[in-house]
Amino acid sequence: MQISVEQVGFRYGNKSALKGVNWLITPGVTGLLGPNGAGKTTLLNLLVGLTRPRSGTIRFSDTEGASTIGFVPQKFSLAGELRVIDTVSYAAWVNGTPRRQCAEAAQRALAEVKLTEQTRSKVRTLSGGQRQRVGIAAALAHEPRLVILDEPTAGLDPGQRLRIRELIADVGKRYTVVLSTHLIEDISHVCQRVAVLAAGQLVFDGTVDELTQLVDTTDSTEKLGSDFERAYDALIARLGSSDD
Ligand SMILES: Nc1ncnc2c1ncn2[C@@H]1O[C@H](COP(=O)(O)OP(=O)(O)OP(=O)(O)O)[C@@H](O)[C@H]1O
Repeated sequence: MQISVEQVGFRYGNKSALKGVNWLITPGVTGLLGPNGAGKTTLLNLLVGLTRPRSGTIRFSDTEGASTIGFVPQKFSLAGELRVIDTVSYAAWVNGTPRRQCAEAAQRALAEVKLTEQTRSKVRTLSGGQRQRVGIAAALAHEPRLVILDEPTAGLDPGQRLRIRELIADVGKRYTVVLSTHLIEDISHVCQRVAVLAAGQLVFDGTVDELTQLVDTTDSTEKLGSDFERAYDALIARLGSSDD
């Protein structure tokens, strides 16, 4: 599925959060990066349909509406006493899967996130990384065409982060995925494309390599980090603070 964000603007009262954003989201994993307050969550909320743009439009190549979207918010809570399989079956049902097909849909999604052995476990017995997998399975169970992940690796230890990244790369082979993150390594390890938001404007949209090549990082060679990380830092520094 392809999503076309056209001249999208959004305000909270007098505060402008998005200013004429144009963005074409294509299949595979697209990263969304930006400093605090850049407008990432606002843009994701618009993509998911939780809020409407004040100006501009968002067009989906697939017109089946909300059932084509799977969303894993930055923070979500799961009922600890529910079994994993019931949690994901319920999510499938809420997202429009016919009741008789929900258990099978949940089994399939749990296999995709490699939680088959935990299907009968109560959620409260799972690790942080496993809970994150349950959240992703819940977003995949109704077979959406677009998957939106908001900071999916935040708060995980390095090992869990690595496994969630592998999972996202895998999911990106079958779905259109938008991954919002603060972690540069999430982007450089997982994404084919990256978009950078700063102060409500899309200041870059291209491949990870293109961003790395865009910014001359020769002044910052002493700084630790990957070429991509230095290029991103240099781009943001060049733009100045994101605060109005
Ligand atoms: N409910 C709200 N009321 C007023 N202003 C808001 C509200 N939500 C966000 N904002 C403002 O809109 C701008 C964009 O916020 P948003 O949360 O979309 O940014 P973000 O890039 O997701 O930030 P972060 O990385 O810190 O989560 C910020 O200046 C923020 O202060």
